Formats: sequence, structure tokens, C-alpha cells
Amino acid sequence: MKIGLIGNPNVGKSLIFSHLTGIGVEVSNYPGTTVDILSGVSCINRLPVEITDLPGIYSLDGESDEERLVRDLVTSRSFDVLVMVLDAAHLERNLYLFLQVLEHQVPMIAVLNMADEAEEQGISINTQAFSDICGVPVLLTAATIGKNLPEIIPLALEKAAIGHFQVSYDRHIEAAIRTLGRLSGADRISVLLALQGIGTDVLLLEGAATIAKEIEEEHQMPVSRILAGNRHHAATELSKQVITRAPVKESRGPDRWLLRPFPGVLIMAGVLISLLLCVFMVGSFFEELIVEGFDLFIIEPLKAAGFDPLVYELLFSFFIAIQAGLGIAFPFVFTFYLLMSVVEDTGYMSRIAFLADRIMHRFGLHGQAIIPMVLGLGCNVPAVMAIRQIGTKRERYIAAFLITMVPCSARTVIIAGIVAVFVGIYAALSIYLIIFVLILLTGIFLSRVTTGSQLGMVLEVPPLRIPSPGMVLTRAWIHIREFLVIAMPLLIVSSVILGLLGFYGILDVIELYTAPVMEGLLGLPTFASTSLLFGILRKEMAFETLVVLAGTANLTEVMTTLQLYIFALVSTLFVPCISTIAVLYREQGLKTAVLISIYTVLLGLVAGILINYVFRVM
Ligand SMILES: Nc1nc2c(ncn2[C@@H]2O[C@H](COP(=O)(O)OP(=O)(O)OP(=O)(O)O)[C@@H](O)[C@H]2O)c(=O)[nH]1
Ligand SMILES: [Mg+2]
Repeated sequence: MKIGLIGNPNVGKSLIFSHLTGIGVEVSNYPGTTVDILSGVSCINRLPVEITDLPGIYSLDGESDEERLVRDLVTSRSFDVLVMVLDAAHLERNLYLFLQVLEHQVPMIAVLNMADEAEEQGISINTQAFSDICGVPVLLTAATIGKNLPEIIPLALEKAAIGHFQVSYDRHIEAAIRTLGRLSGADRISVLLALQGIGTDVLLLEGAATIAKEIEEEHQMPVSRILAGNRHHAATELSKQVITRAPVKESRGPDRWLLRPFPGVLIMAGVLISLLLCVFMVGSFFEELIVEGFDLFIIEPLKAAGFDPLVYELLFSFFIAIQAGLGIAFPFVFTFYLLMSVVEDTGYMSRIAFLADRIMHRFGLHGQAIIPMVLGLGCNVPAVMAIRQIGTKRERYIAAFLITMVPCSARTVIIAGIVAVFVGIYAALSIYLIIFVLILLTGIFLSRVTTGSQLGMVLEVPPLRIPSPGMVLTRAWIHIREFLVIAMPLLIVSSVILGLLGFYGILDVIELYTAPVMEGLLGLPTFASTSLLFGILRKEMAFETLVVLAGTANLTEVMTTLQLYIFALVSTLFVPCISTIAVLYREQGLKTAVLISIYTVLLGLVAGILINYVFRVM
């Protein structure tokens, strides 16, 4: 038995999915969180039911990758039952997709989620009338408080039905459906898709193309626009029959301030800077505590114990990796994700995207890349994956460049751990400023030199919500767990390898060859080149291995503050990490991945050399 969770973006599908399957997935308060398909099995009356969380889409006949993917799954009858999740607080907007799903004639139920928000906004929905009109069972839920969730699967298994409501299209379209249906035996939905050039039946497609051309000449607009208009009309009519709205108080609350350029941009800058300061301060407090404890109880006794040199090297590499990971990176990673998770859950992230969009436009940049870029602050990997949602190839290309420059949490660890701790908080903020300016310049440059079309953007701003502690912790935990189970073991292994390479003198060779650039141009100690290389594995490892190579967590013993600053700047800009390169390759192709890697290496080196030159000379 297979069930698919389908619906618009940001309606709560993933949250419902994790409730039903017990699988922790990313749930956040902005559209486009889910880009990959995830399935889980839940047992109902000892019967295994496979549930699939689909990416949110606005339409079933669009051309974005998500839309195509979901459409293919639906038309190929991959699911026995569709559970369509709708946002009860914005039902009319969601009915468009609902009517399309109905047309596919798959057994389904409608889950009207966010009942709590609808109620708060004085919206009440007559579920009985809704169900009677459409012919499918309707259930009202509120996923955040668990309301009615246990009823979803039983309802889907026992009562799912093929709806009987039909959008009545323009008479030319209805005539085409009849004619083509008669000639080819195709059903209503196949004809509708064929009229838009979608499908596999060549004969039907040919016939449909001829008729579509006539219709388009008659109406002076593409068939898809005619269909969309008819569906919107039907959605509005349907919503009038099932929704009653209590008179609302006209006040959009804090959004009056948050979404205006003034004072919105100031508030945004304030929020982002306080976020960073908080990460710097809380992180370095714990960092100091853990690092000192480690030095006192493990590193010092180890140095004093008098082991055989090779054994000592191995033990030392092992423990210093743990110190670097748990002591240095972890406090920052933890604080960062916790705070970020709070900001996300309130819905403020989307407001940042909205504002940034307006600023970007002024610079001739396009705003569609904004959501992925904001996501990139956490990790570039999902951000690059989210590029898929962007409309045109040109925009995707530009976004790929810009996203890989966005300082992710790992780079924040480097900036916080090296610059904020040893150089100063303002110096740390200045690195963000430099990166920000470089991103803007790169964006302006790319938007001038790349050709191709630019799409308009519809940015949905979800409602502000009080973050729920459970959700914030779960999401932060998903990222932190990833750090502990993937990054830590990697760090320990790399550290031991480094120790051995150092012990047998191999590092000296690498450092010998990179010395002219490292020492000569960047003014850095030669061992920094090894750290930069390890930083490609995971960004924060640049910092952690620096500690390993320096042999102490107190980096000022071996480097000057200028060197630390340059190192942090170069390693943040220098090449995306290997995982980001891998998804860039998967999503954008080899050429773009290579180009971005080379570009960022050059950018990092040039920026570092400039800073070195300017400060040495002055
Ligand atoms: N108030 C309220 N918020 C909800 C409810 N269900 C989900 N949310 C919130 O809505 C936001 C979106 O939830 P997701 O589960 O990520 O939505 P999705 O449909 O998977 O979104 P995409 O992956 O972008 O398609 C999150 O902030 C949830 O906490 C609900 O019933 N009531
Ligand atoms: Mg989702």
C-alpha cells in the first residue's frame, strides 16, 4: 500500500510525514524545504503502509523539476492513495492544485492542515460541504499540536475516493477534450496535458498540438494560461461555497515594520548581526571552557607521559582532533544551529529573503536566488539543491556561484573560532562584510555577462509564528547530529593521517612546494597550506587542522593576528567543500562545478594577498 503526501509548499507535509512515520525530516517555515523524496513505512493493523513526502508544488503541469517529478509519479499511478495536504488558512490559494490533483482520478483524501491558524484568523471551513461537492473525504488537522493526525492513515485506507468535481473549462477546451477523447480514447486529464504538450502518446500529442494552435490563435494566449484562468475561477467559486470568514481586524502586525525597506532593512541587519555576535560570544565562552579543560586533563598529561614518539604522535593526533572538534567547532555549530532554527521557525527567514530581494533588485540582481542563499547560511549543500526551484537556467547559474560564496555554518566556525576569539569581534564582522561585498560584485558581474531570460518571482511570506521549542530543538538536532556522526569521525581520521604524514616528513614536501604562495604572498606559516587542503573536506576542518598542526589550541602562540585574519578570510573563500562541489556537479554539471571551484580559489588568494600587502605596507 503506497500513500503519497502531495500539496503546495509550506503547508506542513513534512511535519505530518514525520508524525506518521517517526522519521525526522527537515521542517521549516519557508517554502521549498523538501527537495528530495523521502519515504517511510508505518504499520497500520499489521499492514505495512509506505508513505512518501513529496516536494511542495504549485501546479501539476509546470515545467520545474519538482513539478515534473510529482506529475510523473501521479500519472504513472505510483501511489494507491494521495493524501493532499492543504493550508486551511489559505485554502483558496491551495485549491488550484487540489483541483488539478482531482483531475488525475487517483483515490485521495484532503487534509486541511493549519486548522489552528485558520481558526485564529476567523476562518471556518465547512468540511462536510467541501467533501460533498468534491466527492473526497476531508479532514481538518493541526500538525503542530497533533490534532487529528492519527486519523489520516485510517481515513486514507478506508475512505479514499476518486473525486467527482470537475473544472468546467472554456468551451473550446471542452470541445477539444471531447474530440480528442473520441479519436484517441484518451481520458480528460491526458487530453488536458497533451494540449500543453505533455505526455507520451505521440498521436494524441500531434492531434492536441493542432487543436491547441487553433485555440491559441482564437484566444491570443497559450492554452496553459487559459486552463490556469479557468482553474483559478473554479477555485474561487469553490472556496466561496466552503469558507466563511469572520470579519478580520485589519492589521498585519509586525509585518508593517518588518517588510518595509525602512525600518525593515535596519531590523534585518540588527537581527543578523546580533545572531552572529551571539554565536561568537556564547560559542567562545564554551570553547574556552572545553579547550582549557582538555589541555589541563588530557593534552598536558599526554605530553608529560613520555610515550614512544610514534605512539605519542598517534595519541596526540587523536586527542587534538577531539579537542578541535568538540571544543572548538561544536560550541559554535551548536549555538549557530540553535539560533538559526529559532529564526527559521518564527518565519523571519522568509522576511529576510523578501527584503534582500528588494535590495538585490537595486543592484540589477534577481531575487529568486535569495531563499537558497539564506539557506546557505546554514549549509551550502541543501542551498545548492534548492537552486532547482529557480525558474531559468541563467538564474540557476548565477545562484550557484553566489550560494557557494555564502558563509555557511562551518565558515562561521572558522570566523568565530579564529577571528572573533583571537583578533576581535569587529574584525570577525568585517570578514562578513568583505564576503558580502564580493557576493554583490560577483552577482552584478554575472548578471551582466550571462545571457538568458529572467523570471518574475513570487515570494510567499508565511505568517510569523512563535517558535515551538520542540521543533526548534529537533531541527537543530538534525544538523548537530550530522556534525557529530559525519564530521567528527572524519576529523579524527584526518588528524591521525596528518599526524602520520607529519611524522614521516611528507607534509614537509607539500609545504615546501606551496611555501612561495603561503609565505611569500599570503604571509602565512607554511603549515597553513595543509590546513587549507583539509578545509576542502569540510570547511571547519581548515581551522581544526590548523590547531592540530600548530599543536595548540591557543593559536596566537604560533601566528600573529594578521596571519589569523588572513587565514580565516582565505579559507572561507577558498573552494567550496567537497560535498558542495559534489552537489554542484550533480545539479549544475561538471563545467559549472569546476568553474566555481577555480573562481573561489582565485578569489580567496587574491583577497588574502591584498590584505597581506595592504597591512604589511601600512
Ligand atoms: N500553526 C501551524 N503551523 C504548522 C502546522 N503544520 C505545519 N506547520 C508549520 O508550517 C511550516 C511548514 O511545514 P513543513 O512540514 O516544512 O511544510 P512542507 O509542506 O513540507 O513544505 P515544503 O517542504 O516546503 O513543501 C513549519 O514551520 C511548520 O512548523 C499546523 O498545523 N499549524
Ligand atoms: Mg517538506
